[in-house]
Amino acid sequence: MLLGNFQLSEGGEVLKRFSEVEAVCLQALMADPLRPFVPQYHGSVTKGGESYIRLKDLLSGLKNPVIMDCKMGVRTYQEEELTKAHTKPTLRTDMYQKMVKVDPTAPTVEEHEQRGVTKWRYLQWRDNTSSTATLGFRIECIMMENGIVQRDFKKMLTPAQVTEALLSFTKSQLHILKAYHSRLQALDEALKESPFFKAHEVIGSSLLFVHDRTSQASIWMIDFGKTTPSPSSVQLRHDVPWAEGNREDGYLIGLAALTSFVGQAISQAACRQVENHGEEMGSVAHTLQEQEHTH
Ligand SMILES: O=P(O)(O)O[C@H]1[C@H](O)[C@@H](OP(=O)(O)O)[C@H](OP(=O)(O)O)[C@@H](OP(=O)(O)O)[C@H]1O
Ligand SMILES: Nc1ncnc2c1ncn2[C@@H]1O[C@H](COP(=O)(O)OP(=O)(O)O)[C@@H](O)[C@H]1O
Repeated sequence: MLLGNFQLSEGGEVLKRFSEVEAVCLQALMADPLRPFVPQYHGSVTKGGESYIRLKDLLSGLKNPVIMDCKMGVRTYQEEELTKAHTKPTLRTDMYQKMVKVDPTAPTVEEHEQRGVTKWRYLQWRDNTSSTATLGFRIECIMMENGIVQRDFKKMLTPAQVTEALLSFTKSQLHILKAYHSRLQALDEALKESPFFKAHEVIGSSLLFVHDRTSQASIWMIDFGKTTPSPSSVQLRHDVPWAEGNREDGYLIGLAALTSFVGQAISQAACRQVENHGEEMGSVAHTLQEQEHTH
């Protein structure tokens, strides 16, 4: 599921279009307790006149990988985007069109007239109409083992919908769900120890869930294009709501919610297993009874 900014490369690497912000983050992360949760970074390279970041291909060696991209945090726009919208607004026709496609009634009368919205307005609308603003994360897309990518999670808001998506993504396989749960808990521990996390506002970054049919399952932190050092005067907590100026990203709100939904998916998958087992036992008993009857 490599998108526009990516190119496949040799030797188990992918190339992502270069961003100075992301490269600086990756460099710092290679020497941070979060390193085991980040694809290995091999510096940058120029190819055909374009610069790229070299990253370990997280799918290499996997058999028919299944992937889920969860965008973390209670907002996906930087505070600068909000300032820009107030001081020198640029109208985006493409974002207006994306908005209308999902909900023709979403733009205001003025926005309809202008046929444009600011980037901040679009991103904030996306956050409010998905689970981002309330749960602190949203499912961006899922790719199943047949390579088909689902992106119809734009209006997914409730915990029940998320848990159902997790069950469908893992096909209710308990060992996969349990592996994801442990990895999320380990990530939480590493974040507590991380000097990088303490000092950065993490916006628009994703957790990439990956498993395959050999039962390998892992979760990786990706996409640091909007992750920036927080001002020295601000001590970020990551677990409190955002208010203009406080710079909080709500990353830990999302992580706690996601961990709890994976936990709920585990309970539901276990119940379904018991029910199925019960039904199987029932049908075996029924067959035995019938056989006895005919003899
Ligand atoms: O997902 P949809 O609703 O299509 O909206 C996209 C995502 O929010 C992108 O964030 P991400 O790359 O984290 O997925 C964002 O890129 P930025 O990273 O530039 O904010 C795009 O802004 P533009 O690139 O300005 O179009 C915006 O159009
Ligand atoms: N190191 C990687 N190995 C394999 N696939 C990756 C890797 N990094 C990203 N991807 C894939 O590319 C998608 C987009 O990655 P991301 O870093 O969010 O790019 P963008 O900033 O262009 O949105 C992810 O959802 C994932 O499927």
